[in-house]
Amino acid sequence: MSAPAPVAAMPGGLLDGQELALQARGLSLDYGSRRALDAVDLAVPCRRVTALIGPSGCGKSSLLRCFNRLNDEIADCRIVGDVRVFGADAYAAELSLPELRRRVGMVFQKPNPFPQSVSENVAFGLRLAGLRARLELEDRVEAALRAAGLWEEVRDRLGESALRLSAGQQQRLVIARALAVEPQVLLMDEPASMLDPISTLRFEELVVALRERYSVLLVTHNMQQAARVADYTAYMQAGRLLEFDTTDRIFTNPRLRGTEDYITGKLARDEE
Ligand SMILES: Nc1ncnc2c1ncn2[C@@H]1O[C@H](COP(=O)(O)OP(=O)(O)OP(=O)(O)O)[C@@H](O)[C@H]1O
Repeated sequence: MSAPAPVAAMPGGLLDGQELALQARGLSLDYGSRRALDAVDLAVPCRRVTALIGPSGCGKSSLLRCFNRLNDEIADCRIVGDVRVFGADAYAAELSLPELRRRVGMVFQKPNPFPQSVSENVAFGLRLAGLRARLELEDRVEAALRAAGLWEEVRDRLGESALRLSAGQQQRLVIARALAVEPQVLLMDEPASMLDPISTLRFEELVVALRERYSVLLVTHNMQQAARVADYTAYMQAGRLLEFDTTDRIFTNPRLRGTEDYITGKLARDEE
């Protein structure tokens, strides 16, 4: 694994005074004998959108999964380093994993609604948390669907199977499901890569709106999307986080040649 030395991966003055939602320090991750993350430093500010970009296989999903410990499910995955969620050690022995995953929600590339009704999908986490009162459930479902920009489209279809919604609607439904349990952070792993252009636009508008209340870490291969929605952008290559800056700076005046080559398409990258 060879890559240039990181610059501003853990920004000095850049995030001064900002509360951090997520933080990784010296984070390395191995799958068996394969190193996927190498001494990664990253700070994700509160109530902002941070994009994570970089060539296929550079470790973006692996890094994302450290923050809600989804990598715990992978048998030969080993992690070293410090991972913090709002300042608390995400790997502390006393930490409640269900509570961590409630606070740090995740949206995947492929919309994954459950084969249940629209409203049952959104109510799922609330029921799991013990909420039984029908009126409160209905209110919370409506609020989450409104926050995800889906209410007007599904208010008459709440009892219908979620699998009958369009892909774009399903992705917003999954976001509503994540929002219903009132998370603080949303991890999004290429969430729009399977959507048509209009659904993608709606999705991007939603992400910008979500920034008012949530901290978002968004993996994307779509450079225009990163430029449109992200306040900050982090560039990864070969398991290392090499550059972090405002999105404006990354796209107009990156410090590293590798970052520039990637965003201008000189370095091979997966297109949507
Ligand atoms: N469960 C796993 N077991 C073994 N190796 C894995 C596993 N998941 C990922 N890897 C490897 O770890 C490295 C980083 O993969 P990761 O999926 O994090 O990259 P990525 O940047 O998200 O890629 P992409 O943009 O293609 O989704 C790759 O070499 C990949 O093959």
